[in-house]
Amino acid sequence: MVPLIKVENVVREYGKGENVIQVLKDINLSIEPNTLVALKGRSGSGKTTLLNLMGALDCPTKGDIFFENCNIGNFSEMERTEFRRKKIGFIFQSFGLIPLMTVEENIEFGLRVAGIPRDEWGERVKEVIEHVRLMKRAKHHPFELSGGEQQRCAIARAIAPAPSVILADEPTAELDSKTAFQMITRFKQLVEAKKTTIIMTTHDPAILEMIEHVYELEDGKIE
Ligand SMILES: Nc1ncnc2c1ncn2[C@@H]1O[C@H](COP(=O)(O)OP(=O)(O)OP(=O)(O)O)[C@@H](O)[C@H]1O
Repeated sequence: MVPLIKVENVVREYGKGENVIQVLKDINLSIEPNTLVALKGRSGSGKTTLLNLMGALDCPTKGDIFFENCNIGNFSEMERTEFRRKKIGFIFQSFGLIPLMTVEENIEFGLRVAGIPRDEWGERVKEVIEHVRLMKRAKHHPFELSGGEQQRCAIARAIAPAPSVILADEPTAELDSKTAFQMITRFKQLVEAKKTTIIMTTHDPAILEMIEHVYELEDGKIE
């Protein structure tokens, strides 16, 4: 089977000259379609950096990243933007919700960006809001929500367009253990139904227990 994402000999350095730090030293990773993958590693080990590279938000210093056998390093800036819009759903640590939009409008915005036809928005918004249990918060703005509710809204926005890949940076960090368990169960249902591939970072041992494919980043390499 062709891997969905293949990371080959990837190095990512920051800084210049004497101040160079090599965050990722030689990363090789192959991710099959419709899997739930976790990246673990201590703070600063490069998990977010690797997610950003796989989502074409950043470029490697050396090495290549292939998406369905296509080298994303060869994309123009416009192609990279199009790739992110159409193929990737992001759940950022900072949530990235739009403050002036309600929960519903934030999810609709995600659908618009992904190019989903307007006549599908209503049903999709309703479905994901129910899945993340934000029915009573649909008309509320992010500042009126708790951290966990904002995180659930960010999850709903990412899954609504059913992208090929969801890249999720600590998607359960703000959630209590019961809600976190429900979110991961939902992620597993999505991948088992062959709807998406989810690559997430987490520190939480209880969450890691639930995930079949776990990779550890240590000293810039995958253990
Ligand atoms: N734009 C940047 N410029 C310089 N250094 C950076 C930049 N982005 C990240 N780094 C450094 O790269 C290292 C890895 O950061 P990264 O955010 O990928 O770690 P992480 O494993 O996701 O950490 P955490 O679990 O704390 O979120 C850190 O030492 C960080 O300071």
